[in-house]
Amino acid sequence: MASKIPRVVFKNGASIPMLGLGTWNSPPGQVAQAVKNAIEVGYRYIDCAHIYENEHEVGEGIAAKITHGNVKRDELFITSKLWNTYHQPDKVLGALLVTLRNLRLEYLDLYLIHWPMAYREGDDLFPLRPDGKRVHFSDVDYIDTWGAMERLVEAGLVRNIGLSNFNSRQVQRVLDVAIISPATNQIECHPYLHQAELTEFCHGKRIIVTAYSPLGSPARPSAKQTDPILMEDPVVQKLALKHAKSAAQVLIRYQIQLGHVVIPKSVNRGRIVSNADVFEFSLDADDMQQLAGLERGGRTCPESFSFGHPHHPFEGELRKARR
Ligand SMILES: NC(=O)C1=CN([C@@H]2O[C@H](COP(=O)(O)OP(=O)(O)OC[C@H]3O[C@@H](n4cnc5c(N)ncnc54)[C@H](OP(=O)(O)O)[C@@H]3O)[C@@H](O)[C@H]2O)C=CC1
Ligand SMILES: O=C1CO[C@H](CO)[C@@H](O)[C@@H]1O
Repeated sequence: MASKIPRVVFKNGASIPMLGLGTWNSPPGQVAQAVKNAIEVGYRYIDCAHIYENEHEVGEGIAAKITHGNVKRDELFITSKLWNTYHQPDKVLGALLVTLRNLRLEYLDLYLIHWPMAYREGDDLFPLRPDGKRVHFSDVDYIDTWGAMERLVEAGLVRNIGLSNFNSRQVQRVLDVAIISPATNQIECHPYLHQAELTEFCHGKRIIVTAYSPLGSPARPSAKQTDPILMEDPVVQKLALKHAKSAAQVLIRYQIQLGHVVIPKSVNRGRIVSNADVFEFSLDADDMQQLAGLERGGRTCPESFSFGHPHHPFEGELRKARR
């Protein structure tokens, strides 16, 4: 079945579907089926990561759909992310090979550096200090990691490479040394956290913004603990009523109209279907403005285990907001 999901073009001419399926917190026993459901209804982009510890099952879902002839490998767009304990340049290839084995793939369409901070290398994905609150840092610079990512493209193991959770200064440092420019910066993005300056910066450099937690990640508290649930916000609810759509559809459509790629997560078939049914209505200029007015610095993914790390991308901003 052909997919109705439009694609956007990276600076290098490759393209990515504007909507993909998130898989963080998609539990074992459910995620393979979620991936199969998503592919059946036209999703082609699946967003994965080693740290989600479910790539093995995601791979099962992908393999089943390819084997049954529902989709061809080259119609899919599979993204994964290099975890923080594998930033040392000589660890990057090994980390990718584990991901490829788990996903049962020969190549990835996109591989991202998940965070700019490196953690102490080893088998423990969160190597905690004795206080149990913060991780052991490693002093690898993400610039050196980027060089190793470029070599994966040269080796034909990944088609595109990019960043995730990098601030604009960090993106610029990568651009300053890059032979291959980052295709995307995957960042938290929704009406409570627009990241307006960072998205403008990325667009200026022809780096596509991928919006994660576009529904405000309702199952988790925000970093400030005091933000309301985005999908229950009266403005979002009013616009849902106006367009006879769900709150989730309004929020997903909003990211698309901002020109972002968007990756809502669900393991529920009905929601997987409805979250992709966002290409036959539009928000008008007034709707867009109302959603833009909801900004409140409502970050849900602060990676607070690594506060104090010299490469933490937004610790300063969070501390200022808490004062
Ligand atoms: N690069 C990074 O650092 C990060 C990347 N990500 C990526 O982005 C993806 C999405 O972000 P995530 O934080 O998961 O949060 P989302 O904003 O996508 O919200 C997901 C939650 O919303 C629920 N949900 C989904 N659709 C609907 C709907 N139509 N109505 C009501 N509830 C709904 C889901 O439950 P249910 O499954 O039961 O439907 C789940 O609890 C992640 O899964 C991951 O792939 C996320 C965080 C960080
Ligand atoms: O994508 C993400 C979700 O899980 C991770 C760790 O638990 C986060 O660090 C990350 O940003």
